[in-house]
Amino acid sequence: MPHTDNHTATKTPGRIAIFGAGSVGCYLGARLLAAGAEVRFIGRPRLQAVLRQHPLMASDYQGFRHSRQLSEGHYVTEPGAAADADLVLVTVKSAATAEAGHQLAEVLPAGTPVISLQNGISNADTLAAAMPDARVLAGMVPFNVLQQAPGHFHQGTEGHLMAAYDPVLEPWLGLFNAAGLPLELRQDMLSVMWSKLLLNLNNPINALSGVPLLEELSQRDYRRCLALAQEETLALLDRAGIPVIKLTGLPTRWIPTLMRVPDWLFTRLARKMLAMDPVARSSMWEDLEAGRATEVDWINGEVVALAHAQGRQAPINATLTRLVHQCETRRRAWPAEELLAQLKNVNRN
Ligand SMILES: NC(=O)C1=CN([C@@H]2O[C@H](COP(=O)(O)OP(=O)(O)OC[C@H]3O[C@@H](n4cnc5c(N)ncnc54)[C@H](OP(=O)(O)O)[C@@H]3O)[C@@H](O)[C@H]2O)C=CC1
Ligand SMILES: CC(C)(CO)C(=O)C(=O)O
Repeated sequence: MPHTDNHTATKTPGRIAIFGAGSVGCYLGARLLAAGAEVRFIGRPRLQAVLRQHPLMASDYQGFRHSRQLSEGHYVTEPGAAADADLVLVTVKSAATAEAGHQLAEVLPAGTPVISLQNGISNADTLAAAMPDARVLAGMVPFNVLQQAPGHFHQGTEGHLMAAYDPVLEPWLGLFNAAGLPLELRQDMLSVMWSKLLLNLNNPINALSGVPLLEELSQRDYRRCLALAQEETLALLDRAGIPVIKLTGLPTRWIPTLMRVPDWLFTRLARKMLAMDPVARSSMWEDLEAGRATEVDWINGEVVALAHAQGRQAPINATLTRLVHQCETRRRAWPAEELLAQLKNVNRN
């Protein structure tokens, strides 16, 4: 059933600050605004200028659409604007987390709940280290968000938000629900984050491929690359005693097997997974495209670190990390066959 734009305004438990309002932050904030929340966006002058000229629009693959012109003061660039927030959602990229934490530590009253809605494993810990007086909670965004047009943020795939269980979040759940962003509180965030990371292992492959997610996942050799990276990670998680949870239509452990099947079978078995916008790309591709440092060290790099902690190697993930770093300095696209050959070669050494 498509979400519509006629949510009745919900009684809001307080003010929300979105810290690092880019794709994910603007999308979440726009939906919360649509549900009647008091939201302040803290981000960069570039997007502030865009949102002065264009309305902030959120849409999703189920037909939700909401648009509103932000008033002056809604989207600001000063970290101090978070000072009176009752809840902070951090949505900066991983390389910016430590700085965001230090900026928030300067302005937030002790005990303010802060949710890290970022990919990777360590961002909540990095924030907590920078602001020991705040109540920092790990969170997870499963779906893809793309800025389709200036000020227009689109959710292209399915899934719901998760965050670490803390009673302080309970009063907010009704609002998130009304916003069409159900927030599930979990006791097993380490498993949630690693399960999301297993899906994010596709980010470097998508970024290296240079093509949209749908086109990339439709090619068996790219999927074989993903299967290699996921299998390497699953074996390390098993040794570390970290269980994985199901985040897609398929149990997480079955995904590498599904990735290896021929294209004709994959399009049948993975119909739900492939029900995405043909233009959707990974956030890592967007970083390469924009000439920014990527989050590869916080994704594949975490797998390499997990292996080292066990006195082992993670050659597939180490190679993907290296190739993405190479692309950060000298951009090139990797055809599926060539990328697979490169990863198989690594495995033999
Ligand atoms: N995009 C997606 O589909 C998904 C992304 N994620 C994860 O969510 C997180 C956010 O991703 P995404 O929204 O794509 O990233 P974006 O780069 O679009 O947004 C982050 C924004 O924060 C800004 N920023 C960084 N530091 C500060 C600061 N100190 N003060 C104010 N603004 C700051 C950045 O500006 P600048 O770049 O100029 O520094 C940027 O505009 C990442 O961890 C990503 O992996 C998770 C699921 C899906
Ligand atoms: C939604 C998903 C998995 C899409 O690749 C993502 O997390 C990202 O782009 O960073």
